[in-house]
Amino acid sequence: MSPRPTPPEVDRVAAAQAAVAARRARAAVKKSVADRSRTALDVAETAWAQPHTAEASLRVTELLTSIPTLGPTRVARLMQTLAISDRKRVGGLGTRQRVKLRDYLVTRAGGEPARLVVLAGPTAVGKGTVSAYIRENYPDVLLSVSATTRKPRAGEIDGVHYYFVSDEEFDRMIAADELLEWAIVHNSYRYGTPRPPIDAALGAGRRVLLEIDLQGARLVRRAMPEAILVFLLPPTWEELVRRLIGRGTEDAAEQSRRLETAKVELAAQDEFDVKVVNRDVSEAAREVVELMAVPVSP
Ligand SMILES: Nc1nc2c(ncn2[C@@H]2O[C@H](COP(=O)(O)OP(=O)(O)O)[C@@H](O)[C@H]2O)c(=O)[nH]1
Ligand SMILES: Nc1ncnc2c1ncn2[C@@H]1O[C@H](COP(=O)(O)OP(=O)(O)O)[C@@H](O)[C@H]1O
Repeated sequence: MSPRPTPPEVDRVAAAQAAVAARRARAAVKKSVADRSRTALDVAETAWAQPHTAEASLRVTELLTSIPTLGPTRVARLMQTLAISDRKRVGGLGTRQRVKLRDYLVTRAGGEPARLVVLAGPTAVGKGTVSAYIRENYPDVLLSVSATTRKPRAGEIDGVHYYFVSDEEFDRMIAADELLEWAIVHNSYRYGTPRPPIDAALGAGRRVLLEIDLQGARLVRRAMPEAILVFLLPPTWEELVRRLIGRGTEDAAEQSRRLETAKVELAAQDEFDVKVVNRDVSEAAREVVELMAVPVSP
């Protein structure tokens, strides 16, 4: 017969059993928080894709309280952090609120919110200018350097503004699956986003900005649905024309061709998550970088 455990041993066994039970309970809560957050994310995505559904008319507070551990007090605090008023319904959220809520739910679901922002917009709206401002003033943001088959312009540096490559090298990059996306732009040259630096930066938790054309933005959306797509708008059409002519890099025929393309591009603005008007360069840059802010965790 084995000796009966003495009282201190009984205590130790009970304590160990309690610790195991507590660990299991915590794991179960964590899993259920992750599962319910994933469900809440699906509901929100449905609401944003289909505005006339029951999902769209759900209040944000109801959506959030469906997640275990989020009681009324934490939800109230969270709503303040997300800058969403209490009565808002999921379908009625503005784009920035959607981005914030989506980031929050992705994080709670155990995922990594993408810190990848795609900046697109019509020719001469100021994409290059805003990107350059971000490169200079927010050095922790990785500005992706595209590969292109076009020739460098005066002042452009290989590896800084673009990787200037031959047609053969571009073919090789496509075949080796080294490009996240690529497109023929303005019916002439090929442009593509090298994938390895982006994967490395995102893996290290860095924020990444892509300045690419509309076709590229659509391809990134397909490859990385969690990316945030930003459409840069001119204050007015007349100002866009002024900027294109003022830049003076295209002749008159090319300018009118680009303005025709710009009309088509402007018509696609509603496909984007967020629209930013480029009135003032530093202000537009700040708005873009703010979309990359690390998500809240109340
Ligand atoms: N899809 C795609 N488009 C790109 C990429 N890099 C640049 N672009 C776009 O190519 C277009 C032409 O760029 P560029 O030759 O610098 O001339 P720009 O039109 O005067 O800015 C711009 O609309 C860029 O946004 C890329 O990697 N992929
Ligand atoms: N906020 C702004 N206000 C006034 N001019 C601007 C602004 N942003 C850009 N520009 C000017 O507009 C022209 C086109 O900008 P650019 O960055 O080359 O456009 P994109 O890269 O979209 O083709 C440039 O001459 C640039 O200096």
